[in-house]
Amino acid sequence: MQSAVLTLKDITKAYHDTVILDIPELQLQHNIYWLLGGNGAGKTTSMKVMAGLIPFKGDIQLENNISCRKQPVQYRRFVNYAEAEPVYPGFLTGNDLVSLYLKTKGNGYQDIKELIELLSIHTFIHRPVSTYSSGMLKKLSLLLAFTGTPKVILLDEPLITLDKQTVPLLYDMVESFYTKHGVTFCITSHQPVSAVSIQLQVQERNIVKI
Ligand SMILES: Nc1ncnc2c1ncn2[C@@H]1O[C@H](COP(=O)(O)OP(=O)(O)OP(=O)(O)O)[C@@H](O)[C@H]1O
Repeated sequence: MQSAVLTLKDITKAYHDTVILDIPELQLQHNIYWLLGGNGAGKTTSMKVMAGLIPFKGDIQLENNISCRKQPVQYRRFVNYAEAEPVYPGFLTGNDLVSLYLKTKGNGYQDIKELIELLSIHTFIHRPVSTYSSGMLKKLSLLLAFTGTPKVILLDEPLITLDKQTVPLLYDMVESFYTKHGVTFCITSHQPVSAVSIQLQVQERNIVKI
C-alpha cells in the first residue's frame, strides 16, 4: 500500500460558532486530487487548513513525520498553496515576489526563468502587481506555487481567469511535477480538470473520496 503524503486527523474548523469542517481522518497518497463541492461547501477552507494557514483543531502530518501543528514552518516549506483570488501588496513587482519566494523556499525543481517564459510572465514581471489584470495576477500566483521543492501543491480554482493557451501549460506543469518530482496535487475547480486522477468531495463537512 502507498504511504500517506498528508494525513488529516480529527480536524474541525469553525468560523465563530459555525462548524465548516469535521474530518475524522483523511489520507492523501501521492496523486493528483480534484476537490469538489458546491458553493460554500468548504473547499477553500479545506485548502487553507491543509496549507496550515488558518487555525483549526486536530493535526495534519506530512509524510508521517512533519506535524503542521508542531513544526509549522517546516510543514509550510513543503506545502505550497495558490489562492483562488490572490492579493499582493500593489507596489511589489512580480520580480520582487519571485525573489522573496526563492529566498524563503530555495531553488526549485525546475529553473524559474524557464517557467516564467513558459507562462509568458516575462513580459510584465518587472511591473508593480497593482498594474496586473486578474489573469496576469493568477499566472504569477501559480508560478509562485511551483517554487521551492514542495511535496504538496494546493491549487484553489487555478483555471479561473486563465486564458485558453495557459490551461494546457498548467496541466503539463502539474503532470510533470507529479511524475518527475513526486509532487502530490490537490486542486479545486468548478470546471473539469483533465490532469486529475482521484476525485474528493466536501460532503456534510467531511472530505470523502468519490
Ligand atoms: N472568514 C470567514 N468567516 C466566516 N465564515 C467564513 C469565512 N470564510 C468562509 N466562511 C464560510 O465558510 C463556508 C465555506 O466557505 P468556503 O470558502 O470554504 O467554500 P467553498 O467551497 O470554497 O465555496 P465556493 O465554491 O463558493 O468558492 C461558507 O459558508 C462561508 O460563508
